[in-house]
Amino acid sequence: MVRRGEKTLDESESIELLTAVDFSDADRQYPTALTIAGSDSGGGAGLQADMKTMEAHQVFSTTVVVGLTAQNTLGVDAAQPASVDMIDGQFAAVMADFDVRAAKTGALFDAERVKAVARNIREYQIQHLILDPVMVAKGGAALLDEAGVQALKSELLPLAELITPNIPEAELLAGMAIRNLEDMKQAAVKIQALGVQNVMVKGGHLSDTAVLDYIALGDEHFVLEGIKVPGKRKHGTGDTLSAAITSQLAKGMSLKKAILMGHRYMNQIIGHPLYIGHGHGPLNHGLWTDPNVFRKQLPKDAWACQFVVGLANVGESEQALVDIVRDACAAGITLVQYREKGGAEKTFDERLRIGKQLRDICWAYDVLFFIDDDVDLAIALNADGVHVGQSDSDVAEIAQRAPQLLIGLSVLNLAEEQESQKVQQYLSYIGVGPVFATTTKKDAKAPIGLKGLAAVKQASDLPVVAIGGVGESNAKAIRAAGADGLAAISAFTKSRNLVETVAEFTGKDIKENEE
Ligand SMILES: Cc1ncc(COP(=O)(O)OP(=O)(O)O)c(N)n1
Ligand SMILES: Cc1nc(C(=O)O)sc1CCOP(=O)(O)O
Ligand SMILES: [Mg+2]
Repeated sequence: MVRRGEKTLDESESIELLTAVDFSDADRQYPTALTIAGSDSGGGAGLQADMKTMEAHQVFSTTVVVGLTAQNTLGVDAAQPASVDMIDGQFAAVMADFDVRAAKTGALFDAERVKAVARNIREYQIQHLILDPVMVAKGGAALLDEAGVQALKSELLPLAELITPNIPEAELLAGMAIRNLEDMKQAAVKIQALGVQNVMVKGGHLSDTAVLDYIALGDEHFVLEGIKVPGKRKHGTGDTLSAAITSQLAKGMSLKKAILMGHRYMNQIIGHPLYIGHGHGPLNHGLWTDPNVFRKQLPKDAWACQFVVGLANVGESEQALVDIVRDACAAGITLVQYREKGGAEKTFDERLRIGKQLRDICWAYDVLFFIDDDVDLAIALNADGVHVGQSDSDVAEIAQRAPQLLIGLSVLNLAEEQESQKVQQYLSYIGVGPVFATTTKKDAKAPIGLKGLAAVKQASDLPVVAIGGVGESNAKAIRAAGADGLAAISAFTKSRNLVETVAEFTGKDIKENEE
């Protein structure tokens, strides 16, 4: 018997209701990843760190346990590998039942197990494999013997999409000493020559100040700078970073974006460790779901220049939509909001297909990607955020359902601003408008003018994004009224020169925008 409100459902009705639920999107919304690693009884590293990280990313984690360690934050007391039969059995069981979208390796113990893992990866044709070449534990215990390193180089490395060695591991793989960034670059190139296209050399062991990671994605090389946190509460950082990248790949993200997101995740959680254990303490993997922490990490100009757009704004031409979003991203906008309003009806699958294209363009340019109103679509697309109006989905419910989404909320006046304070902890910005008259949004309210905008800005602690009739001619005045960002449709769709439009919106000169 299932109770819903006043009505009591009998068994057959509830079964009928439940079987009518379409679970076909479940894999897309909560994809599965696999960690092939050793167990850390202390819970801070190994497959336990991988699982916690994956779950913090809303990715379902499965495991192939390659061996056990008796371990805590003070060190490894004992280690024992799993039998090859059990490794094969775990692969068979997982691969028979789950749609594994991405996998990662951790401690693999010895050459026999490295070869068994490589054989299974080939057999099950696992596509997105992140190889974290774990060789030594934080306390100094060896987690891969010498023959294992050789097997890893010859058997496993060529199957990987990305390898993520720390400095000692990179030195061993590249056969050279690494003292600085230039050495990291050389080591990355040498490791590429071993047969893996993409290498991330993690520089945490090198410097006392900034942490620089050197990334070589084929011919594209770049450096990521992370924060250096003093103290010992960093057990499992390598596992966690590679698990975060694996999670993003499982969600369909490009490798470059997955690395950027993984780096961002690490930088967030490393500064907020758990004070548990007496040695190398564990990270706080679940912290990712705190929207406040996420919000603080965004670039300062995240809201500066928002292009709101959908097919209806570009004559229902998909090609025109893709082209203008790409051109606007290249011109320096900071956020795209995909908004399908006022045009021909589109199905969820159509919006999903179009949204995917726009999302990938945005992410290639490191531009935030939001969805207007449609929380289901934002989740399915793994968008950066969602923008909702006063009569759209409830902000607290969105935050509970999809804590990874940033949220923007429309506000018209001081009364709505006051109401928005109740859910302020979930909000990233408020969209205020219409500031000026607009013909683009048919149901827009009466304009509030610059005075209305300034009043809301004064009352609010959140970034304020002005919308409605925003264009090149009034951008400066809108910024002077206090807006932290400007959003528009027609100013971009009708722009004769997007670079100039963006420069007017941001108030930066064209050179700065292009940087
Ligand atoms: C940045 C920004 N501000 C306001 C809106 C309008 O949202 P809403 O009030 O929900 O109206 P619709 O967009 O749904 O018509 C927005 N989309 N973006
Ligand atoms: C989507 C939207 N929301 C508004 C609001 O006031 O909340 S005004 C608007 C339309 C903005 O189009 P244009 O830049 O062409 O005026
Ligand atoms: Mg809305």
